[in-house]
Amino acid sequence: MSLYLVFDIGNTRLKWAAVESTQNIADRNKKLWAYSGSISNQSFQSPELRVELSDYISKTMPKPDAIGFCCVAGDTAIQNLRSLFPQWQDLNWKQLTGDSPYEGLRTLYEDPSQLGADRWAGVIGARALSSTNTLIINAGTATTIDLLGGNGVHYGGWILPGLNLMQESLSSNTAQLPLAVRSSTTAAQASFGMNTNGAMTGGCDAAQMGAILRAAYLAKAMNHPVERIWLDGGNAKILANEIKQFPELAALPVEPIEGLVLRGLWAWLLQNL
Ligand SMILES: Nc1ncnc2c1ncn2[C@@H]1O[C@H](COP(=O)(O)OP(=O)(O)O)[C@@H](O)[C@H]1O
Ligand SMILES: CC(C)(COP(=O)(O)O)[C@@H](O)C(=O)NCCC(=O)O
Repeated sequence: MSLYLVFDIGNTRLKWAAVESTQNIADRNKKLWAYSGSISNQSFQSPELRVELSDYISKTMPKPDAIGFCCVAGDTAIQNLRSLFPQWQDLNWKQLTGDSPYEGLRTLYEDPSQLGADRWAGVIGARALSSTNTLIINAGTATTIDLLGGNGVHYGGWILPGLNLMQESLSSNTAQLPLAVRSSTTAAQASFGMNTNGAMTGGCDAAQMGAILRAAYLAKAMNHPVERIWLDGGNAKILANEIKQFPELAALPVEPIEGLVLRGLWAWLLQNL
């Protein structure tokens, strides 16, 4: 049995997972990953926490047989990550980029090398799960929405500021707006805000919902009506709750999924062993 380790280096968090070669790529089981975790990029700046992370991963996990990663956070982030595992430098660390070929898939992006590696990995992850018309939504630092046809064609997508970025930009560029607070009890909002906090969180949520709804309409107009929506990323649960409030979206098959990008890396790694 072999072990594969994959890393997704995002703009806010580093996520990783390891899978065994006996595992099924199409398995939706939440306990799919043999090992998995995440750390914020901020914590990753701390030398102590970096050592802790390196110890944790290398001591809890046997040496992997292959390592795959994608990064949208700059080359220094890659170097920092690799430097944590000097004992694994003999392995070929395979980097997935926006123009990495994947059998059965192609993108219509004008210049695939400019396509975010995490977006492409998400598309690959979606393909590994089903061959239907799919919207892939990654609600992270940015919210990205991509259309993958059941025919294996990626029809491009959209990039919006993520929920936090939207809210931060309001407070940092205005005199009167605070940073909106979303508590764990903040309910999804199907109504207009009645105070500043509610108006800000509701407005940003509505902007995200509007984009998803617009994407679903556009896909239909392009003759690729959406049969499934995967929602990944740190804000996936918030968006999933919001979607339930919008009848037009609630009718669509929306499924939050953890680690779609990691799954895509895994699928790509399997094609490139
Ligand atoms: N434990 C967490 N650490 C950092 N961000 C989190 C966490 N939980 C939820 N979030 C939210 O998720 C967003 C980051 O999501 P993530 O998918 O990790 O992004 P990225 O892939 O861009 O690094 C943040 O903007 C934040 O709003
Ligand atoms: C859009 C993104 C910033 C999203 O990054 P994330 O929120 O996952 O950290 C990233 O996919 C990226 O830098 N893309 C390159 C441009 C493009 O996809 O066209």
